[in-house]
Amino acid sequence: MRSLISPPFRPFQTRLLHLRSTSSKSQQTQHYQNQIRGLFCTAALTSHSPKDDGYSGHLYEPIEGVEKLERYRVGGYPSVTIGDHIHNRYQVVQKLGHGAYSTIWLARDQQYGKYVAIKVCTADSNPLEFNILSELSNSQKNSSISLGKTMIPSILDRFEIQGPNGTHPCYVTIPARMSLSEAKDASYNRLFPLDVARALAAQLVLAVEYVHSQGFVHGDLHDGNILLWLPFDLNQLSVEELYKNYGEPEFEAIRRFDGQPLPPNMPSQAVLPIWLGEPSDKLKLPEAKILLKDFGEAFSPTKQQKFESHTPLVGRPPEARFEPHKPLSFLSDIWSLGCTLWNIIGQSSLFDGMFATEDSITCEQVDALGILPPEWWYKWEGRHSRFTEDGKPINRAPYRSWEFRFEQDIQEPRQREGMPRIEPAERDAIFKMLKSMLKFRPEDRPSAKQILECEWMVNWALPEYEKIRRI
Ligand SMILES: Nc1ncnc2c1ncn2[C@@H]1O[C@H](COP(=O)(O)OP(=O)(O)OP(=O)(O)O)[C@@H](O)[C@H]1O
Repeated sequence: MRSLISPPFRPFQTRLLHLRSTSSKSQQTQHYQNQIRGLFCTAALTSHSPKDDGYSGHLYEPIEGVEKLERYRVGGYPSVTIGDHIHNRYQVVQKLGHGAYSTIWLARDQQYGKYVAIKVCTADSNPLEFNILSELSNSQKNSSISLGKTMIPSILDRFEIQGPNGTHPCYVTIPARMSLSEAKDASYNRLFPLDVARALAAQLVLAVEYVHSQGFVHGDLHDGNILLWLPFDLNQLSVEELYKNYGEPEFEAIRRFDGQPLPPNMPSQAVLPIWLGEPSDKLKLPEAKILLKDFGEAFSPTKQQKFESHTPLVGRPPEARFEPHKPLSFLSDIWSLGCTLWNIIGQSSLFDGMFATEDSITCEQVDALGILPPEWWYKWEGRHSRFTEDGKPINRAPYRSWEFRFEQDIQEPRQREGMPRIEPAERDAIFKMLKSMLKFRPEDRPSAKQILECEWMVNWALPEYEKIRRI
């Protein structure tokens, strides 16, 4: 039967089936609770409400795990499918995923006999993203000393394809394994082992420090925009072996609700994405190498002012709401980076994304971090129903403090899963780092370079990343 559930929910269904057959009832209840929580985290992390694609109608029966089919129209996705030869060079062999502005395909580069990822963009996508990415991956500025540069995907080729829906920019990079959010979605407990979490965190800060050193703000940091490298050489597999190991491409017929025939500018069948990934809790340290992607919101503050943040609400810097006339800055990234680091160490997001609204997120932030700066506090109408004038929570139970969140999202789930709790010295160093990054006023936050020098980075995170580099 066709499902009406959207992409992040697919691994969840698969996991539930497995769970039903392998766990006791109380384990199941706990896991269900975690997964339901996770689903809302994922939904909150992936919902870019202001980055609306402008296509709100429902013409086609939705297919789980597949791009929004209404976007196959002028300005939207081009029709690409398995077996296509693109740009006289790339043979499409599998689908890797999709975003609001692209479909991503695994293809065989017939010139070099290697697998590549081709991002085929909608005709209305922002072409600046790839100028920034090319600049970052080719830059010679500070590059001899920058480890962060190795975490930026290189553009191997770029070209355009023409079709009835418009001109579609295409970008070729190496294929990756999965995003951090997909790894979490695929696990029962949504946790990374602690050594893996430390190494991921170190690399993310190095990557952001590199992006900032080159004069760019990323503008959309969250765990869906961090990919993990493939830990094996896919190039050793023929296409037949790839299919044998990871499955043949899977198709689903596309149907209109009104039963009319499909227009000529869309494929007749949707392709479901391949899964090359691994659940987060099963990852081993050598597999924890990242690539930072999606520079669609990136900008250079010296050349352009940006005021609106499209980062998902759970990681959106509060100045975007309370100081909408001040341009976003490098320090806006630091807030989102802090939220992402929490998500890497813990099970779910620091600020609860369940049914998130701007007011509910601000309320979460005040619960965890204390009262807003006075000029923001008095401007915030939503405070009246939730807090006393001096910032004490009212009409709300339970109220979750910072310490409570750390226990609930990080320590208890780790302990339940048989993973060690984070020792007090390390916990204190994490608190110090994250609390400095999550200062309400951007000017009070440290730079990415300063974060690299903090105690947790120096004593715990960077040494774990060093181990990977030595392998
Ligand atoms: N190089 C790659 N290797 C493997 N999978 C990839 C690669 N790039 C992207 N993907 C997959 O495709 C998905 C969508 O990619 P991406 O986020 O870059 O698209 P997008 O159109 O920019 O999305 P959005 O603008 O909605 O954030 C990713 O979540 C991931 O699953």
